[in-house]
Amino acid sequence: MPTRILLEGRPGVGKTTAVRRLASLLQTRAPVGFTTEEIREGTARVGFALETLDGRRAVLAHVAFPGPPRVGRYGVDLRVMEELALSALAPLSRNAAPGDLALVDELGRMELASSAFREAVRDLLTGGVDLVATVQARHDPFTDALKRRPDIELVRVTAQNRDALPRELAARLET
Ligand SMILES: Nc1ncnc2c1ncn2[C@@H]1O[C@H](COP(=O)(O)OP(=O)(O)OP(=O)(O)O)[C@@H](O)[C@H]1O
Repeated sequence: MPTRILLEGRPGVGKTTAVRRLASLLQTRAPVGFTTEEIREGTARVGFALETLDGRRAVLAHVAFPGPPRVGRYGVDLRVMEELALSALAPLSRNAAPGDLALVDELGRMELASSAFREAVRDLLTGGVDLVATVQARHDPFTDALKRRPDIELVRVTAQNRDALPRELAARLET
């Protein structure tokens, strides 16, 4: 039975940091996937950058991007999902083997605006790979359906557990 964990938490609680720490703690697993983080100019948030675990980075959303789509104040560049995020996950979407591991930060409104990405997430779940992905607590049809699946464990990230979580998850995934 694959290990499938959704890390749920409010914006800014520390999901990206937890996923990055988890990736760096893993010794016997070689995860694929990506993280997203905010881009700041001074104190203002102006967008989000996506970085693959193998070190490729691009601006996913920005106040200066026109879209479509637009999510809140940001225009989203769906090519970044389709070229960078999907290519990071492609080894597991096409040719998954038991024991493969994907880390996805996050299954958010911007990322899920890409139908190709939604399809890739469905493929990962069909393919039987281990998956750790982050989600927000807010309602969304795609992530609500994932949260209801009996094969997916939902873990809340809080200020209290965010320090210990990466080590606990790494220990589970290494066994
Ligand atoms: N364990 C931690 N200890 C101290 N500071 C932390 C910790 N985790 C995250 N932070 C800080 O909190 C801020 C938000 O962290 P992070 O980007 O990981 O949150 P997030 O939940 O992924 O946010 P978003 O929902 O915007 O993606 C950052 O400034 C980060 O340095």
